[in-house]
Amino acid sequence: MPATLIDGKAVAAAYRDRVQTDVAAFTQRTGVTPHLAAVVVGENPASAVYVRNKQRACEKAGIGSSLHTLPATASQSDLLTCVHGLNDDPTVHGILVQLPLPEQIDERAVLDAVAPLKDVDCFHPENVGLLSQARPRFAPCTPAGVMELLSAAGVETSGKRAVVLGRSEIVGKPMAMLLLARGADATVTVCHSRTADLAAVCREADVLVAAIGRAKFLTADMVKPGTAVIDVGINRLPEEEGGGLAGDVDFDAVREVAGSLTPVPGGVGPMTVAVLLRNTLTAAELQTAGEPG
Ligand SMILES: Nc1nc(=O)c2c([nH]1)NC[C@@H]1CN(c3ccc(C(=O)N[C@@H](CCC(=O)O)C(=O)O)cc3)C=[N+]21
Repeated sequence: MPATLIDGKAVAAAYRDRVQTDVAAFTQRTGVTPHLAAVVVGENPASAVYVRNKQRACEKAGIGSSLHTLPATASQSDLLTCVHGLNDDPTVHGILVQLPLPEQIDERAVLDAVAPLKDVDCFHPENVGLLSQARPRFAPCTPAGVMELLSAAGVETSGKRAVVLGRSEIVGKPMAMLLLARGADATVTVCHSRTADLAAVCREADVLVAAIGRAKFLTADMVKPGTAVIDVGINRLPEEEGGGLAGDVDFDAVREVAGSLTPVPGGVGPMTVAVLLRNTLTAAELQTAGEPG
Protein backbone atom coordinates (compact mmCIF):
# COMPACT_ATOMS: atom_id res chain seq x y z
CA MET A 1 0.00 0.00 0.00
CA PRO A 2 1.52 3.36 -0.94
CA ALA A 3 2.26 5.92 1.76
CA THR A 4 -0.43 8.22 3.13
CA LEU A 5 0.37 11.74 1.93
CA ILE A 6 0.55 14.43 4.61
CA ASP A 7 -1.20 17.56 3.33
CA GLY A 8 1.01 20.42 4.50
CA LYS A 9 -1.18 23.03 2.88
CA ALA A 10 -4.23 21.93 4.85
CA VAL A 11 -2.35 21.57 8.16
CA ALA A 12 -0.78 25.00 7.63
CA ALA A 13 -4.15 26.59 6.80
CA ALA A 14 -5.66 25.31 10.06
CA TYR A 15 -2.59 26.46 12.01
CA ARG A 16 -2.75 29.92 10.39
CA ASP A 17 -6.42 30.21 11.33
CA ARG A 18 -5.49 29.69 14.98
CA VAL A 19 -2.75 32.32 14.70
CA GLN A 20 -5.22 34.73 13.09
CA THR A 21 -7.66 34.26 15.98
CA ASP A 22 -4.90 34.85 18.53
CA VAL A 23 -3.60 37.92 16.67
CA ALA A 24 -7.11 39.41 16.65
CA ALA A 25 -7.44 38.88 20.42
CA PHE A 26 -3.99 40.36 21.04
CA THR A 27 -4.65 43.43 18.94
CA GLN A 28 -8.07 43.88 20.53
CA ARG A 29 -6.55 43.73 24.00
CA THR A 30 -3.42 45.83 23.41
CA GLY A 31 -4.12 48.03 20.40
CA VAL A 32 -0.86 46.73 18.91
CA THR A 33 -0.61 45.16 15.45
CA PRO A 34 2.23 42.60 15.30
CA HIS A 35 4.71 43.53 12.58
CA LEU A 36 7.27 41.45 10.69
CA ALA A 37 10.15 43.13 8.84
CA ALA A 38 11.84 41.07 6.11
CA VAL A 39 15.31 42.05 4.94
CA VAL A 40 16.37 40.87 1.50
CA VAL A 41 19.80 41.48 -0.04
CA GLY A 42 20.07 41.19 -3.80
CA GLU A 43 17.60 39.70 -6.24
CA ASN A 44 17.43 35.96 -5.81
CA PRO A 45 14.16 34.92 -7.55
CA ALA A 46 13.53 32.10 -5.05
CA SER A 47 13.91 34.55 -2.15
CA ALA A 48 11.45 36.89 -3.83
CA VAL A 49 8.84 34.10 -4.01
CA TYR A 50 9.26 33.11 -0.34
CA VAL A 51 9.15 36.68 0.84
CA ARG A 52 6.00 37.37 -1.15
CA ASN A 53 4.36 34.23 0.30
CA LYS A 54 5.29 35.38 3.79
CA GLN A 55 3.90 38.87 3.25
CA ARG A 56 0.62 37.54 1.89
CA ALA A 57 0.31 35.17 4.84
CA CYS A 58 0.98 38.03 7.28
CA GLU A 59 -1.72 40.14 5.73
CA LYS A 60 -4.30 37.34 6.00
CA ALA A 61 -3.40 36.74 9.65
CA GLY A 62 -3.74 40.42 10.61
CA ILE A 63 0.03 40.89 10.93
CA GLY A 64 1.71 43.95 9.42
CA SER A 65 4.79 43.45 7.29
CA SER A 66 7.45 45.48 5.55
CA LEU A 67 10.16 44.61 3.07
CA HIS A 68 13.63 46.13 3.32
CA THR A 69 15.68 45.50 0.20
CA LEU A 70 19.37 46.16 -0.21
CA PRO A 71 21.34 45.84 -3.44
CA ALA A 72 23.37 42.65 -4.03
CA THR A 73 26.50 44.79 -3.62
CA ALA A 74 25.53 45.98 -0.12
CA SER A 75 28.33 45.90 2.43
CA GLN A 76 28.32 44.23 5.80
CA SER A 77 27.98 47.60 7.49
CA ASP A 78 25.04 48.63 5.23
CA LEU A 79 23.24 45.49 6.30
CA LEU A 80 24.12 45.90 9.97
CA THR A 81 22.85 49.49 9.84
CA CYS A 82 19.54 48.20 8.45
CA VAL A 83 19.25 45.52 11.17
CA HIS A 84 20.13 47.97 13.95
CA GLY A 85 17.47 50.37 12.66
CA LEU A 86 14.85 47.60 12.83
CA ASN A 87 16.07 46.55 16.30
CA ASP A 88 15.50 50.13 17.49
CA ASP A 89 12.10 50.55 15.82
CA PRO A 90 9.40 49.85 18.44
CA THR A 91 6.76 49.26 15.74
CA VAL A 92 8.75 46.26 14.40
CA HIS A 93 8.33 43.06 16.45
CA GLY A 94 9.93 40.41 14.24
CA ILE A 95 12.97 40.58 11.94
CA LEU A 96 13.75 38.02 9.27
CA VAL A 97 16.99 38.34 7.30
CA GLN A 98 16.45 36.18 4.24
CA LEU A 99 19.20 33.60 3.66
CA PRO A 100 21.45 32.93 1.87
CA LEU A 101 23.31 36.26 1.91
CA PRO A 102 25.84 37.34 -0.75
CA GLU A 103 29.40 36.15 -0.17
CA GLN A 104 30.84 39.50 0.96
CA ILE A 105 28.55 39.30 4.01
CA ASP A 106 29.40 37.45 7.21
CA GLU A 107 26.08 35.68 7.73
CA ARG A 108 26.75 34.75 11.36
CA ALA A 109 27.60 38.34 12.31
CA VAL A 110 24.36 39.60 10.79
CA LEU A 111 22.17 36.97 12.47
CA ASP A 112 23.93 37.68 15.79
CA ALA A 113 23.00 41.37 15.39
CA VAL A 114 19.24 40.71 15.37
CA ALA A 115 17.72 41.63 18.74
CA PRO A 116 16.98 38.29 20.49
CA LEU A 117 13.37 39.28 21.26
CA LYS A 118 12.81 40.01 17.53
CA ASP A 119 14.53 36.85 16.28
CA VAL A 120 11.50 35.09 14.77
CA ASP A 121 13.73 32.62 12.85
CA CYS A 122 15.25 31.44 16.15
CA PHE A 123 18.78 31.82 14.74
CA HIS A 124 20.33 34.01 17.49
CA PRO A 125 22.66 32.05 19.80
CA GLU A 126 20.65 33.11 22.86
CA ASN A 127 17.51 31.61 21.35
CA VAL A 128 19.35 28.52 20.11
CA GLY A 129 20.69 28.06 23.65
CA LEU A 130 17.22 28.38 25.16
CA LEU A 131 15.92 25.85 22.64
CA SER A 132 18.71 23.40 23.43
CA GLN A 133 17.84 23.68 27.13
CA ALA A 134 14.20 22.84 26.35
CA ARG A 135 12.92 26.30 27.32
CA PRO A 136 12.39 27.79 23.87
CA ARG A 137 11.51 31.45 23.37
CA PHE A 138 10.74 31.00 19.67
CA ALA A 139 10.04 27.83 17.71
CA PRO A 140 12.54 27.16 14.92
CA CYS A 141 10.14 27.62 11.97
CA THR A 142 10.85 24.64 9.74
CA PRO A 143 11.54 22.06 12.49
CA ALA A 144 8.48 23.16 14.47
CA GLY A 145 6.47 22.89 11.27
CA VAL A 146 7.69 19.31 10.89
CA MET A 147 6.54 18.49 14.44
CA GLU A 148 3.10 19.91 13.62
CA LEU A 149 2.89 17.74 10.50
CA LEU A 150 3.85 14.60 12.45
CA SER A 151 1.25 15.38 15.07
CA ALA A 152 -1.46 16.15 12.52
CA ALA A 153 -0.71 12.87 10.74
CA GLY A 154 -0.98 10.97 14.03
CA VAL A 155 2.66 9.84 13.91
CA GLU A 156 3.87 8.74 17.33
CA THR A 157 7.47 9.79 18.16
CA SER A 158 7.72 8.70 21.80
CA GLY A 159 10.19 5.85 22.19
CA LYS A 160 10.69 5.70 18.40
CA ARG A 161 13.89 5.98 16.44
CA ALA A 162 14.07 9.29 14.63
CA VAL A 163 16.78 9.93 12.07
CA VAL A 164 17.55 13.46 10.91
CA LEU A 165 19.45 13.49 7.64
CA GLY A 166 21.35 16.80 7.59
CA ARG A 167 23.13 18.81 10.31
CA SER A 168 22.46 22.44 9.37
CA GLU A 169 21.98 25.11 12.01
CA ILE A 170 18.68 26.04 10.33
CA VAL A 171 17.01 22.64 10.11
CA GLY A 172 19.00 19.56 11.12
CA LYS A 173 20.25 20.60 14.56
CA PRO A 174 17.07 22.29 15.84
CA MET A 175 15.02 19.41 14.37
CA ALA A 176 17.03 16.97 16.49
CA MET A 177 16.39 19.14 19.59
CA LEU A 178 12.62 19.11 19.08
CA LEU A 179 12.45 15.36 18.48
CA LEU A 180 14.59 14.74 21.56
CA ALA A 181 12.63 17.06 23.86
CA ARG A 182 10.41 15.73 26.61
CA GLY A 183 6.98 15.18 25.11
CA ALA A 184 8.34 14.13 21.73
CA ASP A 185 10.68 11.62 23.41
CA ALA A 186 12.29 10.16 20.30
CA THR A 187 15.69 8.48 20.24
CA VAL A 188 17.46 10.74 17.76
CA THR A 189 20.31 10.12 15.35
CA VAL A 190 21.68 12.99 13.27
CA CYS A 191 23.50 11.83 10.17
CA HIS A 192 25.02 13.58 7.17
CA SER A 193 27.02 13.16 3.98
CA ARG A 194 30.06 11.80 5.86
CA THR A 195 28.14 9.22 7.90
CA ALA A 196 29.45 5.70 7.37
CA ASP A 197 26.81 3.34 5.97
CA LEU A 198 24.25 6.11 5.74
CA ALA A 199 21.61 3.89 4.14
CA ALA A 200 21.74 1.44 7.06
CA VAL A 201 21.39 4.28 9.59
CA CYS A 202 18.38 5.66 7.72
CA ARG A 203 16.79 2.20 7.54
CA GLU A 204 16.70 2.12 11.36
CA ALA A 205 14.33 5.08 11.41
CA ASP A 206 10.67 4.99 12.37
CA VAL A 207 10.59 8.74 11.64
CA LEU A 208 12.94 10.07 8.98
CA VAL A 209 13.46 13.79 8.29
CA ALA A 210 15.37 14.53 5.09
CA ALA A 211 17.11 17.93 5.19
CA ILE A 212 20.33 17.42 3.30
CA GLY A 213 19.69 19.83 0.43
CA ARG A 214 20.23 17.42 -2.47
CA ALA A 215 17.44 16.56 -4.87
CA LYS A 216 16.05 13.01 -4.55
CA PHE A 217 18.90 11.98 -2.23
CA LEU A 218 16.77 9.68 -0.05
CA THR A 219 15.98 6.57 -2.08
CA ALA A 220 13.59 3.71 -1.35
CA ASP A 221 16.37 1.32 -0.22
CA MET A 222 17.11 3.76 2.66
CA VAL A 223 13.60 3.55 4.10
CA LYS A 224 12.17 0.83 6.33
CA PRO A 225 8.61 -0.10 5.30
CA GLY A 226 6.02 1.92 7.19
CA THR A 227 8.34 4.77 8.20
CA ALA A 228 7.03 8.35 8.37
CA VAL A 229 9.17 10.37 5.94
CA ILE A 230 9.27 14.17 6.07
CA ASP A 231 10.87 15.93 3.13
CA VAL A 232 12.35 19.32 4.01
CA GLY A 233 14.22 19.76 0.72
CA ILE A 234 13.35 22.44 -1.79
CA ASN A 235 15.62 21.97 -4.78
CA ARG A 236 15.09 23.64 -8.12
CA LEU A 237 15.58 21.09 -10.88
CA PRO A 238 17.65 22.04 -13.92
CA GLU A 239 15.74 22.92 -17.10
CA GLU A 240 16.73 19.63 -18.78
CA GLU A 241 14.89 17.80 -15.97
CA GLY A 242 11.82 19.93 -16.57
CA GLY A 243 12.64 22.67 -14.03
CA GLY A 244 10.24 22.73 -11.11
CA LEU A 245 10.83 21.70 -7.51
CA ALA A 246 12.14 18.45 -6.08
CA GLY A 247 12.53 17.51 -2.45
CA ASP A 248 15.41 15.60 -0.87
CA VAL A 249 13.31 12.44 -1.23
CA ASP A 250 12.92 10.31 -4.35
CA PHE A 251 9.17 10.74 -4.01
CA ASP A 252 7.75 8.16 -6.44
CA ALA A 253 9.95 5.32 -5.17
CA VAL A 254 9.81 6.17 -1.45
CA ARG A 255 6.05 6.49 -1.65
CA GLU A 256 5.87 2.74 -2.28
CA VAL A 257 7.61 1.85 1.03
CA ALA A 258 6.96 4.71 3.49
CA GLY A 259 3.97 4.69 5.83
CA SER A 260 3.39 8.42 5.39
CA LEU A 261 5.17 11.06 3.35
CA THR A 262 5.12 14.81 2.75
CA PRO A 263 5.07 16.11 -0.83
CA VAL A 264 7.14 19.01 -2.22
CA PRO A 265 5.61 21.49 -2.80
CA GLY A 266 2.66 21.35 -0.41
CA GLY A 267 4.45 19.74 2.54
CA VAL A 268 6.87 21.42 4.92
CA GLY A 269 7.14 24.80 3.09
CA PRO A 270 3.67 26.11 3.98
CA MET A 271 4.22 25.07 7.62
CA THR A 272 7.46 27.08 7.80
CA VAL A 273 5.51 30.21 6.94
CA ALA A 274 2.72 29.37 9.39
CA VAL A 275 5.15 29.00 12.33
CA LEU A 276 6.82 32.28 11.34
CA LEU A 277 3.45 34.00 11.84
CA ARG A 278 3.06 32.42 15.28
CA ASN A 279 6.56 33.60 16.20
CA THR A 280 5.76 37.14 15.09
CA LEU A 281 2.79 37.19 17.46
CA THR A 282 4.99 35.76 20.24
CA ALA A 283 7.56 38.51 19.56
CA ALA A 284 4.86 41.17 19.77
CA GLU A 285 3.63 39.69 23.07
CA LEU A 286 7.16 39.69 24.50
CA GLN A 287 7.65 43.34 23.54
CA THR A 288 4.30 44.66 24.66
CA ALA A 289 3.99 45.82 28.24
CA GLY A 290 0.94 44.94 30.28
CA GLU A 291 -0.81 41.90 31.59
CA PRO A 292 0.15 38.73 29.75
CA GLY A 293 -2.62 36.53 28.35
N1 LIG B 1 15.93 33.78 7.30
C1 LIG B 1 15.32 32.83 6.58
N2 LIG B 1 14.27 32.16 7.08
C2 LIG B 1 13.62 31.22 6.36
O1 LIG B 1 12.65 30.58 6.83
C3 LIG B 1 14.07 30.95 5.02
C4 LIG B 1 15.16 31.69 4.53
N3 LIG B 1 15.77 32.61 5.32
N4 LIG B 1 15.60 31.50 3.28
C5 LIG B 1 14.95 30.61 2.36
C6 LIG B 1 14.28 29.47 3.10
C7 LIG B 1 13.24 28.74 2.29
N5 LIG B 1 11.98 28.99 2.95
C8 LIG B 1 10.74 28.62 2.46
C9 LIG B 1 9.56 29.03 3.03
C10 LIG B 1 8.33 28.68 2.48
C11 LIG B 1 8.27 27.92 1.35
C12 LIG B 1 6.94 27.59 0.77
O2 LIG B 1 5.92 28.12 1.15
N6 LIG B 1 6.89 26.68 -0.20
C13 LIG B 1 5.66 26.30 -0.87
C14 LIG B 1 5.64 26.83 -2.29
C15 LIG B 1 6.88 26.48 -3.06
C16 LIG B 1 6.91 27.01 -4.50
O3 LIG B 1 5.99 26.71 -5.25
O4 LIG B 1 7.90 27.70 -4.84
C17 LIG B 1 5.54 24.77 -0.84
O5 LIG B 1 6.55 24.11 -0.54
O6 LIG B 1 4.47 24.27 -1.08
C18 LIG B 1 9.42 27.49 0.78
C19 LIG B 1 10.65 27.83 1.33
C20 LIG B 1 12.19 29.75 4.05
N7 LIG B 1 13.49 30.02 4.20
